[in-house]
Amino acid sequence: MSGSVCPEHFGAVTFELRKHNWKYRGEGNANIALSLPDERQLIRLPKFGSNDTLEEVEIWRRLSTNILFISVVMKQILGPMFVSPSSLIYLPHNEIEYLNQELDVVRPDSRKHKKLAFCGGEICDDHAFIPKVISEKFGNQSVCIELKLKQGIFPPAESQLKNCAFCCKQELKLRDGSCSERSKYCPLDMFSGHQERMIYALKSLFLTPQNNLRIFCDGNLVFGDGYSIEDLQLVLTQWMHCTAGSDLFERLSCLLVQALTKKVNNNCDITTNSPTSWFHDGAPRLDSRITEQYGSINEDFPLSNKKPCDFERETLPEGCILHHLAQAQSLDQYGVVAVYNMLMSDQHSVIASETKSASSNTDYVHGIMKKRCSSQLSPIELYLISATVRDCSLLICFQELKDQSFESLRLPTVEDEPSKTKYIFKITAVDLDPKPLSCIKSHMKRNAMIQDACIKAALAPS
Ligand SMILES: O=P(O)(O)O[C@@H]1[C@@H](OP(=O)(O)O)[C@H](OP(=O)(O)O)[C@H](O)[C@H](OP(=O)(O)O)[C@H]1OP(=O)(O)O
Ligand SMILES: Nc1ncnc2c1ncn2[C@@H]1O[C@H](COP(=O)(O)OP(=O)(O)OP(=O)(O)O)[C@@H](O)[C@H]1O
Repeated sequence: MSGSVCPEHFGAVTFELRKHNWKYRGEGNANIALSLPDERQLIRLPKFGSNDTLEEVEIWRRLSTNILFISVVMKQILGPMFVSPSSLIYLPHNEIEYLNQELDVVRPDSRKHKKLAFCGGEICDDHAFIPKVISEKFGNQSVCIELKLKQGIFPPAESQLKNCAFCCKQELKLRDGSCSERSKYCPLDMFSGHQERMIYALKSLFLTPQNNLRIFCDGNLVFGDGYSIEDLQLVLTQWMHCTAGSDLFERLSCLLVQALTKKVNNNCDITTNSPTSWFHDGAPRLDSRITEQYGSINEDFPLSNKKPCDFERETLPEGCILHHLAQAQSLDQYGVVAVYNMLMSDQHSVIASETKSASSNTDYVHGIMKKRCSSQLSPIELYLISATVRDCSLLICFQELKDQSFESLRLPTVEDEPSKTKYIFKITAVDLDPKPLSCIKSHMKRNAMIQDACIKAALAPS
């Protein structure tokens, strides 16, 4: 760690973790999340690999850019009711070593190649719970389903391929050992707008959750990668009201489809005010000259034996979270090959994407904010926004509705038909950090590795 800075300069406030009751919640590739059960808040701390450069000031800049991007750009694109702000904190220096030691026993081995090394991060609400002002009256269980839906909308050039990006990547995951079985889930089903395909997508996630589905009861993980379908059956038996002969997986899928396709109004946003400085005006028009000039993915990509994915889809109901995600994903109209070639043809962008500096890799965010209107954004900027949305997670939190109090009516409801039980629900999109400019190159490399894994799988004796 080098370059001493004053965290207050970035708006960070001091936070003494050891004075709080905290618990490991989980982690992805970039951050570790710790819940604070007494406050129903969560802190999210960036982690680093041994080769990462740790310029303190650079990391603070990157974190404050992340917060700006989420609270201005993402909030406008996905809707204020689905995006919640966070703020910066800094921890006493000796807490990082303490945390690394304490976390060692709960962290999965596959994630331990990165660890905490920086005394700062974010604090935000814990979205595994319905906001306290509403939920505490009911005193019953909060069940939160986390879905990482991945890419369900493709630019025209990539919609002609045999398989979607998620299904192609399964071959690579099988080869590098990050999964032992091919996922049965396909994001195209989830984004199809077709009830039966959406239910099928969710049931596929129940069978092969990988890193795309987790379930928390009152903030505790009860289902996810490494759990069996019997574990899920048990969770649902305890949570949902029994009705003779009903299929609990079908009932949970129906609740989720209702929540994902329900129009949610802004007035459900009880915690924040929406900024109005940046607005989303839909997907840009496709300019075929750009595709001709910069190219697109080879239509043979990838050489796989897999059954084709179904790119057909119906319109999603306006105002629902899936519609917002689909619109945001469709901001990328040209695909990674054209965007990569554009990046390489601009010296300034090449330099920015090659720098090791964490903050210059996300400097483009300031450019986006200056433009104030999505129709003025470049294909590279649109690609990067779309990349964030393709990788974000949804936290869908349910709590059984016990009365029709004023507070509870501020949240939408879904109904479990067989038991006639109503649940209030709240959906929050998390992990909305801007992707670094360098991810465009990483995506090209990832595609080459996928192609290679598919070729090897096709040649392997069955
Ligand atoms: O490239 P993808 O689609 O495989 O997505 C990566 C994710 O892989 P997976 O969802 O398992 O396929 C990957 O997830 P895992 O580490 O595999 O859980 C990360 O989310 C990664 O984002 P970042 O580098 O941490 O910002 C993701 O990288 P980005 O594509 O978002 O840059
Ligand atoms: N505000 C929140 N409320 C509740 N849980 C959260 C919140 N933010 C993150 N989490 C939990 O912590 C986990 C890790 O956080 P996050 O997805 O942000 O990590 P990441 O490393 O940035 O992910 P990725 O691998 O996609 O880059 C999430 O999968 C989710 O379970």
